[in-house]
Amino acid sequence: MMRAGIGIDVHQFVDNRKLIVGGVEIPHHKGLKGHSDADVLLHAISDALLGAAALGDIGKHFPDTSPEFKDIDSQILLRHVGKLIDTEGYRIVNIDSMLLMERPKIAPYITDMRRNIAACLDIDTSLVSVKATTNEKLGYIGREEGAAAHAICMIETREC
Ligand SMILES: Nc1ccn([C@@H]2O[C@H](COP(=O)(O)O)[C@@H](O)[C@H]2O)c(=O)n1
Ligand SMILES: C[C@@]1(CO)OP(=O)(O)OP(=O)(O)OC[C@H]1O
Repeated sequence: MMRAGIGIDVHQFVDNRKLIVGGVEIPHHKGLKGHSDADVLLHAISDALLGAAALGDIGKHFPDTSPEFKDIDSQILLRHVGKLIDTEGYRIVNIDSMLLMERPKIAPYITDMRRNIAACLDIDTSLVSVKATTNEKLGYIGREEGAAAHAICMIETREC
């Protein structure tokens, strides 16, 4: 059986934070604020996978009130989500994702992001797509106050 999942995440740009997207540290004068490393792309992908398996969302699995997850590398969270999907008897068919960020340009880092995501989930890089768009200077993204990411995925039950 095939199942689809969707995930959306938003984080605010602030001073004195590293900008981490898709497990890649990107040089920029601001970073994203969060309880974890605020990797908006990995959070959207984690939520899409959890949603596909009807396992809730990342806030349920990794509460932002727990000191355990303070400043945590979101690749660790995604790896855990991948294990849950596997334990439930599913295989990841593909992931597509879209980062909405006015600046900086992330195109030079997409190959590394795809590789990181695939490694966390123990799947082939060809199954992971990462894309980006600006918000044409409109709204909170256009004003560079924050960034968002959307992700969808397909999973299927493994053959026994
Ligand atoms: N943060 C971003 C946003 C966009 N890109 C790339 O630029 C291309 C043009 O973006 P538009 O919003 O004008 O469509 C787009 O195709 C992205 O590949 C980026 O690298 N980083
Ligand atoms: C990842 C968690 C936990 O550290 O915290 P944040 O970095 O604030 O990210 P968010 O997208 O709000 O998801 C909630 C939490 O699961």
